[in-house]
Amino acid sequence: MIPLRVTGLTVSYGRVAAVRDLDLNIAAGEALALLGPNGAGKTSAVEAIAGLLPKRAGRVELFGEDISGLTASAIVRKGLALVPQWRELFPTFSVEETLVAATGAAQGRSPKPLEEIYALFPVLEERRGQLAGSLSGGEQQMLAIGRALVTNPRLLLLDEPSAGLAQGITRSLIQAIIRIRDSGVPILLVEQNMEIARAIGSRCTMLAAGSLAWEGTMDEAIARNEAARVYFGTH
Ligand SMILES: Nc1ncnc2c1ncn2[C@@H]1O[C@H](COP(=O)(O)OP(=O)(O)OP(=O)(O)O)[C@@H](O)[C@H]1O
Repeated sequence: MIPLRVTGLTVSYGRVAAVRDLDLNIAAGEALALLGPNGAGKTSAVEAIAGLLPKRAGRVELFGEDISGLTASAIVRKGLALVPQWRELFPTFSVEETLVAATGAAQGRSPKPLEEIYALFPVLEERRGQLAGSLSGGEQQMLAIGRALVTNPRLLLLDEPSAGLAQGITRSLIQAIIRIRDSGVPILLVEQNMEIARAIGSRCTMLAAGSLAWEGTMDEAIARNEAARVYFGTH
């Protein structure tokens, strides 16, 4: 059964269409990169898939089940977790409180033991008593991913995990995301950086002005310099 199948997804803010008639699929064990310039509609697409934004049209199937009409919390319980672009942590919760609070969102699915999260991100264990708001940007991103993993997702959506992070921390984040992928959790990764997208994903879907502009393998996208054409209209 295919982990994610999105067909005809359309998202609008009033009369402005942010995503138009988007189709995408993620196969078992795969990471798919969702690329495109600022304002292309990437965040709107993943938030609509996760049930955080209403869909004007379209269908989302998670492992063959239609989840299009479900609320965001029901979608989490079905096993789809989103790590939002700006992490959205509670600054006054400690690391451990943040993770424990997320175990409640899993309802009905057995939450992942915190030891597994700490094994993936040892720095979170070292800082388990520290307030989320006092962590570095990279640590906050790890905590946001850890919080999603606690719900024991069958599919993970990551919205620009590298945004605003220094190179060194980004490298360890990429390694952790690859480990998550290799543990069998398929990933939809929103990313601006082609090299990060290639390190994690084998295929990509490029959006421009809300519509599908190109899809293919990451290697092909880089070899053909598709990003230049899609992002800047050049070649
Ligand atoms: N709350 C909102 N109200 C109105 N328009 C919005 C809202 N959020 C986004 N948009 C518009 O929808 C379009 C898509 O935005 P979106 O944030 O989904 O793009 P993106 O590809 O994720 O961009 P970025 O890489 O900058 O995050 C843009 O034209 C944006 O201005």
